[in-house]
Amino acid sequence: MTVALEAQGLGKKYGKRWALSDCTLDIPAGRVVGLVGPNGAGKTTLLNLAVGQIQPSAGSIRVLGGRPAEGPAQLAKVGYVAQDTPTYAALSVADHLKLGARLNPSWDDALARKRIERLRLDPGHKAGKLSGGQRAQLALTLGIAKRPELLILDEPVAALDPLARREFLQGLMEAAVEHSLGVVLSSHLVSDLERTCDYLIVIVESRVRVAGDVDDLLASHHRLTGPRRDPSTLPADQHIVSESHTDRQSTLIVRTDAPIHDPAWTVGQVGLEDLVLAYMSAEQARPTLEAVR
Ligand SMILES: Nc1ncnc2c1ncn2[C@@H]1O[C@H](COP(=O)(O)OP(=O)(O)OP(=O)(O)O)[C@@H](O)[C@H]1O
Repeated sequence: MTVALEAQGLGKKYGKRWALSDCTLDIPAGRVVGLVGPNGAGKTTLLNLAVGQIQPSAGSIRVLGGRPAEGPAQLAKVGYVAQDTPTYAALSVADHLKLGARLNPSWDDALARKRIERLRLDPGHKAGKLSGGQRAQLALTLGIAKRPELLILDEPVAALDPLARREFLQGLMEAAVEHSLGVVLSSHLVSDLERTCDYLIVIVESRVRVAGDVDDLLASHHRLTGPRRDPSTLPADQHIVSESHTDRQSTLIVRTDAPIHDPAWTVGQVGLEDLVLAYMSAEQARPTLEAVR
């Protein structure tokens, strides 16, 4: 696997508190990668470290083979659409494009103008007067027109209505395909990630709980429902991700590549949302599954 982002024992401390601690993960290159986890898992901290906005307190991080923000070449390779898709309220749409052109050596002005036109954004309009969806689209345009190798987006669509979200994600997907852009997209909206991403990472308390191709993850996870059962009696190749029991019934989400033959179980598919929730709620004490590489 070619790696876009590689973190080893990465940590960031504010005062006495670790915002991210001992985080080790690989994010594959050239993919659209979804990053999901509960509030406070450390996602924003990880992404801010990846673009060099903050410096690690421990461990190391490399992005596209280089140290974050180390010199103009590295800065040009990585685009960032930060949380709340920040823009400059007093600057017009056209001013943003001019700024983009000035700051980015590989700036694709034709691409930026085409996108702005297609989105029907008035170049003279001040960013502060745009709607949330329009502002997000402007921020995405700046990120794409920079022509980075990797575009990192931190919850860019959280505040948008479903239609604006779909349009935003469509634009992102088109750019990913057209420009062979690697994408890392952090979001709580798993249904959006399901539509957009081909690789998923679930991170809880700075640790990767599971990572892998979305299709592989969906194929290897199953919901087992049947008479109440002690989970320790399951075959060794069935890793239990989550379990719930009533007096009479057990429901398990298990991961296995082998077929499940036990006639006591009704075997069902697991959607991405269920899979993410299962890993997010799994107890730390349970042996976690190794990241799929
Ligand atoms: N500048 C800061 N100063 C102090 N603590 C911080 C700072 N930034 C983040 N933290 C703390 O670090 C932890 C991780 O925060 P972070 O924003 O990285 O999580 P997150 O996974 O992005 O959460 P969310 O999904 O809510 O955006 C949280 O407990 C947060 O309060």
